[in-house]
Amino acid sequence: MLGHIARSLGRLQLLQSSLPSIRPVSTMALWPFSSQPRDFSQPNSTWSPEMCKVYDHYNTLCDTDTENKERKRAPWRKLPSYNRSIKYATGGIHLSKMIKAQARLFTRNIKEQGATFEYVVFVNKEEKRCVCVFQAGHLLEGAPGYVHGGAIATMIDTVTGTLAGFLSGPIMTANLNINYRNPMPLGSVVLIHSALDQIERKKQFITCKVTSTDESKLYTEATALFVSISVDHLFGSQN
Ligand SMILES: CCCCCCCCCCCCCC(=O)SCCNC(=O)CCNC(=O)[C@H](O)C(C)(C)COP(=O)(O)OP(=O)(O)OC[C@H]1O[C@@H](n2cnc3c(N)ncnc32)[C@H](O)[C@@H]1OP(=O)(O)O
Repeated sequence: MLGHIARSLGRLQLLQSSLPSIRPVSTMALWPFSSQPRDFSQPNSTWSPEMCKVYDHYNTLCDTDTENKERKRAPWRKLPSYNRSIKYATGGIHLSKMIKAQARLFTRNIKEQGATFEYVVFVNKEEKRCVCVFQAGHLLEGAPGYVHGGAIATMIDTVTGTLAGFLSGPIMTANLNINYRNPMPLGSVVLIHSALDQIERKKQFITCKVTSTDESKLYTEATALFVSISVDHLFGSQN
């Protein structure tokens, strides 16, 4: 097996040296034992110009590394997006190979890019709020030509849950209330704004609004309750 990988890497290096105009392939990227989970919220070729424009806008508001390797502080931060929430934990990439290894996060389980949930979350820790840029793919149809209400609920749960998890650690959704105000055309790019309303003991109350990218149109409004859980709660309930 290792011999086969080494031979493949050798062939690739040979190919690279004979084709100097091609961007070099990083051999480390082919190493099968990655310790860094893949970030699914990177731009890809299925992102529409509108999606790219809003992404660029929030990216300019984010922390950046300057040329002198200093961190330039900014209010916003782009969160990575993994295909299992366990991968956010230290060593999670290894645990994910042991605990229900075939399980995948609902929003990151389709291989075809652009077909379902394309999204990226930017969080503002000081203001305890986040914005998700979401492009709804063609496999998310509900009413003809429009996004399925369950797909919208999934994104609201994901974004409000990401904010609650970012602020308070492990949580589970206890309650989600959604009002659908306007149908969302399939292929739309929308903003999902979430903000912490209040914290009471183990409970985090989050509000959420889904709007057009210029914020002139309201598609959906929601409130969510998340309850902080212990790791025992997660694994204790599995038989
Ligand atoms: C950087 C980080 C990023 C992270 C990225 C992640 C990406 C993915 C994000 C994806 C996100 C997707 C996430 C998902 O999809 S999670 C999957 C969907 N959710 C579930 O399956 C949850 C099932 N339910 C439970 O496990 C428990 O019931 C929970 C954990 C919710 C509460 O447990 P428990 O019952 O043991 O709690 P407690 O007795 O200690 O009570 C505590 C307090 O809570 C109050 N309460 C409880 N229930 C409700 C209710 N329904 N309405 C109103 N209030 C409720 C209760 O009165 C008490 O209040 P108080 O007496 O203190 O006033």
